[in-house]
Amino acid sequence: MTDGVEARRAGELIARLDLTNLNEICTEADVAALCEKAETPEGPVAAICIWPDFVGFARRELSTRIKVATVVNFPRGGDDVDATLAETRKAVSDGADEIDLVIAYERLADDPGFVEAQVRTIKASCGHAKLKTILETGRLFDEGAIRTACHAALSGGADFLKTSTGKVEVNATPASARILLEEIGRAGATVGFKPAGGIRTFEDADGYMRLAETICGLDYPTPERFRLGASSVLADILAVATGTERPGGLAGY
Ligand SMILES: O=C[C@H](O)COP(=O)(O)O
Repeated sequence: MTDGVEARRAGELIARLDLTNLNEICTEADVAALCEKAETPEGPVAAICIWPDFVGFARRELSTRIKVATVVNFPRGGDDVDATLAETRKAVSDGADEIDLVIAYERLADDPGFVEAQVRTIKASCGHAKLKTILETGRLFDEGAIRTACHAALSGGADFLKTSTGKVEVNATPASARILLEEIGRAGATVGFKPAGGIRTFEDADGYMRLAETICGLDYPTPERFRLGASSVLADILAVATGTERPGGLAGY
């Protein structure tokens, strides 16, 4: 059983969810199923996040109240800006509302200016689409490197700082989230925040929203500024929202 406060917060989390399928094997039928799940009994999720090949299909399947997010330079975070530019232009012309860019995080230590320029270049090709920058914090190893990544992305004009691809050993953690939120707060709390990777339970998800409220203010985590990137948390959040039996804690993950 869940209480009223948890149920209310679960509803708020659904409206902030980027419901994700970035599985190595993903078919049009999988994306169609994701689009269907995105219209939950407790209201729509914020966005679905899918591979670029499916953007046009998903845009036709979904109501316009749900955004289509896609990934570029994903998951490797390479430094071929021209290739990423081409991917981004195609995704935007196919109807993507949001672009999740993996920054060239391996260039940060030697040349943070490269990453800033990469972000600025991709942002300029986004048109109406929002640009979320994936910092891949699990590969940055210390706090100073994560702060450098934040500065490069913010200076390049990112609309969001996102922790992780979900494809490396360490994904979103409260410690890395805190650093991103501190930098967002320092920059005026206008840029969005998206923890992603490994978020499996209502408690995981709500913990990140609480952290955002604590660091950037209670008014900060609107659906425009706070998103959760997750492939496997919706059923648990829905169970909390509706007061029904939860799908078994961490078993099976
Ligand atoms: O961007 C989102 C991540 O790829 C999702 O990771 P996950 O499958 O661990 O939820």
